[in-house]
Amino acid sequence: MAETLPYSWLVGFVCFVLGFLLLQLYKLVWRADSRGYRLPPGSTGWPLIGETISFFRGINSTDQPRRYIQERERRYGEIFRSNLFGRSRIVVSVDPEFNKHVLQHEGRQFQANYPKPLRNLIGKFGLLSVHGDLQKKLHGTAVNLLRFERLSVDFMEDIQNLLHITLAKWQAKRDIHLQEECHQLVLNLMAKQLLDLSPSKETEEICEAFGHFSDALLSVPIRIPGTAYARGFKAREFLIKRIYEGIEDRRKHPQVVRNDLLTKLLKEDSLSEEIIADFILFLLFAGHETSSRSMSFSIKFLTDCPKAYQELKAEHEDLLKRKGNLRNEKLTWDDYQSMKFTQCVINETLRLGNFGPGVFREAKEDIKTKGGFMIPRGWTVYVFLTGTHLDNKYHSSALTFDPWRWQQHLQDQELSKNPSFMPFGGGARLCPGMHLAKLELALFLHNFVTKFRWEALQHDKISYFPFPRLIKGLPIRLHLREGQDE
Ligand code: HEM
Repeated sequence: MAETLPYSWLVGFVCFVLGFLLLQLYKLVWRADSRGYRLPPGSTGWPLIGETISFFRGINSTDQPRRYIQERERRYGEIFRSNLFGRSRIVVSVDPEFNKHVLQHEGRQFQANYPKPLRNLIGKFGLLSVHGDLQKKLHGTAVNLLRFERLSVDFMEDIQNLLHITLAKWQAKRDIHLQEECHQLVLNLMAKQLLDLSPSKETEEICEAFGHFSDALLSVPIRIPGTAYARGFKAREFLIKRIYEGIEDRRKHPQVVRNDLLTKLLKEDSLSEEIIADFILFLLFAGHETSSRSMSFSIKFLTDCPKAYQELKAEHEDLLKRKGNLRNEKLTWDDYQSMKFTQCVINETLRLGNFGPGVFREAKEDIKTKGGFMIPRGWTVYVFLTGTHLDNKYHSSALTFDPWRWQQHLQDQELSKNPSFMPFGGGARLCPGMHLAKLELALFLHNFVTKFRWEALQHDKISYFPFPRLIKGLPIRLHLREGQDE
């Protein structure tokens, strides 16, 4: 003992000195990097982890998800410096006007800059990994594939067919976890729309692989066998292989008439197979988690707000009456457009749900902000959309589900000018799937509220950590509404 004591003191002393030197080095690098600019105010927290834990602890709080932001906003304002997600040169913005500016200057002053582990998984041609002309081209392709005329014909039919089959299955089960069921529903939808696959053993395998792929996107990015991140890469390989098989099949049998997006993409000569495969996988990813969460969240909000539920139900019952109470008759595009209160419910679900919580951009040049501060070139700007959507300054009683707040502002054009409500981002990367997402949610709500009554089996809560989700998965019991066949 007498001999080991001085040794352990020595080790302690060396660790202390090393720690001190590392801290000094960190500060030196930090200062050198700020190039003497007047950086936006803020705090950088601990070396390496910075303020990441405080950030996640804040958004994990079910009653005060804006706590981390509020504390910093009070001290530093709506644009502040931090150290988050392993990035020590990051500025967080919850300033709606600045956010809009950032999104609208994509490709010029700013450029998408998502974490490398995410880019590795979505592939080098996944839309959030590409820039410049290729991004413009692929974005344009996505907009074209998901444009109104396509939605109003092909998609409306497919979505409604699948909803009828799926809701009949739910009816047979009676007790379901809605979040999980919606997850499966939207995967089947995407499999049909992208690859012309109907629910089968094959789609089940794809769904399973896709589950691993999505989990990996949210996991700790350590790629050693057995980790969720490594499983994600295996799943990616499997999915890409299936897409290549789909391409081969379409090339071999051009006479088979197919209406899916893969077939349409193959007609675009200028896209290589590698680009097409990453593009399809990215659409699967981008259109899945977001849309499926919006469905389960909307039912959670309606469960907790009976007045909104009654008004929504009345709108859909009226619609059915107008269609002669023919429950199995498909809705048309005009029917969809007539759902005014439903649009309010959708907007409010998007605002409170925050399915795309924030976007990452890199400053391509030095950027001046309010108060004469400077964001140096190369720094990350995290446009934290959730922070604005849940801010009482811009949305009164912001944590309350209040679909009526949208009644005066339903016109899409008017909404797109509102920088404090940007659930689909903006500028050159404005979500090309926004109209599809809204259509899916409206058709889901129509079918769900006209077919079922439901009761919550447990009280559930929302968490925004690591991504928006219902903590218990929304367990509910379904009851057929009067007039529905058993
Ligand atoms: C509730 C549903 C959805 C939400 C909240 C949502 C949100 C977003 C947001 C915020 C962005 C911008 C990312 C950025 O600027 O860095 C985005 C981009 C994108 N979204 Fe969506 N999205 C949804 C559904 C969909 C669907 C259904 C699809 C297609 C099937 C889709 C496809 C895309 C694509 C391809 C991009 C990348 C655009 C680009 O970088 O050029 N999204 N989405």
